[in-house]
Amino acid sequence: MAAVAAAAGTFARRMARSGVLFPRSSPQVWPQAARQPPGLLPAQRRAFSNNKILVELDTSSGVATMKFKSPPVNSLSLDFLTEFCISLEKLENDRACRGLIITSAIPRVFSSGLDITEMCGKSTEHYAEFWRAVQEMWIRLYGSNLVTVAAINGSSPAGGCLIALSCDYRIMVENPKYVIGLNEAQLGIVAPFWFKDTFVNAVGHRAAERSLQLGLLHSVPEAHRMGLVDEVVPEEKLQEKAVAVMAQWLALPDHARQLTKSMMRKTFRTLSSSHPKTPSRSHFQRTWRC
Ligand SMILES: CCCCCCCCC/C=C/C(=O)SCCNC(=O)CCNC(=O)[C@H](O)C(C)(C)COP(=O)(O)OP(=O)(O)OC[C@H]1O[C@@H](n2cnc3c(N)ncnc32)[C@H](O)[C@@H]1OP(=O)(O)O
Repeated sequence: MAAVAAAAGTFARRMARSGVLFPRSSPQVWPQAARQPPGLLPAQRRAFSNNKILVELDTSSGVATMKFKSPPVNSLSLDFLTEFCISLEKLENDRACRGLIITSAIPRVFSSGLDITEMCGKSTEHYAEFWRAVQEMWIRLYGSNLVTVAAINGSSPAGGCLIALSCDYRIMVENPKYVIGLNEAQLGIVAPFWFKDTFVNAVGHRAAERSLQLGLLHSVPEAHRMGLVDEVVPEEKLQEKAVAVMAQWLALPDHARQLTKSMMRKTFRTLSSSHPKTPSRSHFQRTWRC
């Protein structure tokens, strides 16, 4: 057992030296924090909040819940993305936290994707900063050592879908009005290749190609059939299901699960280290006609 742990540690150090992109502040392997028998101590909660996001950490279970609360539609503005990355980093640096459930406090919308107003009539520097923030959000979430569960309680187009896709597991509320997908082609734009890769990783090449070319927003049953979401539940069962799924994933030793996740996502992180270029000002202007 000790030999396995030592080998895992060596591997983790090699990974760190390999230059593979991973959030720098995240420890490679986390200790088994917050694993006490349930019921011995009263649940302890810590919370922090900003204008866009509310985070509650239950230190007895090690599970944090992050709620998007940016009306009207949780669009991913520069401020939102910055707050998201800060909140995630805080949780990753907190030894009491092992898992993260991401959900929305706004009725009917999980996230409407990138904030369109950030991509219109701004300076080149702003576009560069915004684009870096989008990439940073994806790199941090996709490469997170935490178990991440998306509890999708509303529509989730484009960048909203990317957030869900970057998690380890997706549970969506059954509602005929909710849709999810990468609809960029319908908007006359192209999903960046790292959006595409994350999508392919979840649903496979053929389903992703068709969905991306047509810019489809899928109904919940369709998203479930194609594997874009892993489970569908009634609204009132969402939290209970997310907690149950989290418990199942947290039952595994952290180091084995984390290294497996790292192995599965390594190609993508390596790709991301090529740092996709910031679209030019004229590209944004052409795209959004502003
Ligand atoms: C290669 C390089 C190329 C350069 C470009 C590179 C980018 C490539 C990748 C792009 C990724 C993206 O995420 S692009 C963003 C894609 N997002 C979308 O297409 C989402 C569009 N929105 C929707 O479908 C809907 O709003 C939805 C989220 C389902 C909620 O519907 P509702 O009926 O509840 O609400 P609505 O009435 O529609 O919207 C309420 C208000 O929110 C605003 N709103 C809605 N979505 C918004 C958004 N994304 N950003 C800002 N504001 C938004 C509306 O304008 C309304 O404003 P008021 O009228 O003032 O009240």
